[in-house]
Amino acid sequence: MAKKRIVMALGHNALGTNLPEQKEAVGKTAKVIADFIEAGWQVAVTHSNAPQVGMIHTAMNEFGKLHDGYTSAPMSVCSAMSQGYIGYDLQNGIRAELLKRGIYKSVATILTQMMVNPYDEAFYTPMKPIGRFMSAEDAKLEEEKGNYVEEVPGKGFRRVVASPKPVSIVEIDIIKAIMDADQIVIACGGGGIPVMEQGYVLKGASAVIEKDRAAGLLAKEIDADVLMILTSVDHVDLNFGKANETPISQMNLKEASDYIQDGQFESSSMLPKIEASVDFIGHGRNRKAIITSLEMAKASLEDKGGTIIAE
Ligand SMILES: Nc1ncnc2c1ncn2[C@@H]1O[C@H](COP(=O)(O)OP(=O)(O)O)[C@@H](O)[C@H]1O
Ligand SMILES: NC(=O)OP(=O)(O)O
Repeated sequence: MAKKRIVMALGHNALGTNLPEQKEAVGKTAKVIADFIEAGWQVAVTHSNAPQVGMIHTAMNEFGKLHDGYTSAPMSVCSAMSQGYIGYDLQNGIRAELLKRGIYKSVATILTQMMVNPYDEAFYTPMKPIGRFMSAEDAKLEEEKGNYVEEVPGKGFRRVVASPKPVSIVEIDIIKAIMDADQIVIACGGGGIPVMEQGYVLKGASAVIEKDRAAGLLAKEIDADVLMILTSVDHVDLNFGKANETPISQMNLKEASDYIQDGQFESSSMLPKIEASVDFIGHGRNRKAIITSLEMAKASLEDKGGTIIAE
């Protein structure tokens, strides 16, 4: 019998936002991922990168100007660096956890490019927050560099960049080959490196793709049974942040789209998770999406926590 497949999409809670946090978080996250592999799942891992890609872009571009011979790097190159920086820790963390359990499997990070539509409306309105939270003064300096910033109520200011929808995964065949060989792949990190086709050449776009949308596309492409989005909350709520907030344990496709219409989900955080889940599930495929925390990951598979979205 074919093994069941799962895409595990790691948010900031499972990953941290800088290197020391990442080292600590990856230790815990690798244990949960290894539990799934030990239980017989074929696992593809994907992850966030917004704080990291913002940090790398600032570092590359400030130092590029400060020192002779150092050059700056465009956002697409910084996305590639973030995949390497995060994938390196994750693949070693998962490898070590598997070895401790006597499981001999390879874990590989695939630098993944994601085709985007050059005419995507998202290029006209930068909306994806990246990097650190800034003071009003730092935000002004950022704008003087030609970057866009947005105020996040109660938290400060953050850079925002364009976030086009992912259209197709350039390296999908190698990702599928690793899954078919029953090994572990880390792919489409940070939503994938956004690229546009120019003849035989792929040209990087100055954008950051929403990792939840990339995770949904990856899950569809590898024909996963489950898309598990691991985030900072145990479940999705109705009336989030209001006095009548209520956890949603299960929702079907109709309920999910009604709640989307009602504006129940914040556009920069929960909405892409729900839309990616709905798109992945489709009709007549017996798939499910789970939105939960790392801590509830295993329980949610047994319907004992998290929010489960199914047809
Ligand atoms: N309806 C909702 N139910 C639960 N959380 C919500 C809802 N709407 C918005 N959120 C927010 O979404 C956040 C998780 O998304 P995000 O910060 O993008 O995390 P990640 O890095 O894991 O992708 C939660 O911490 C919560 O603040
Ligand atoms: N690329 C991306 O969506 O990253 P975050 O999850 O960190 O926002």
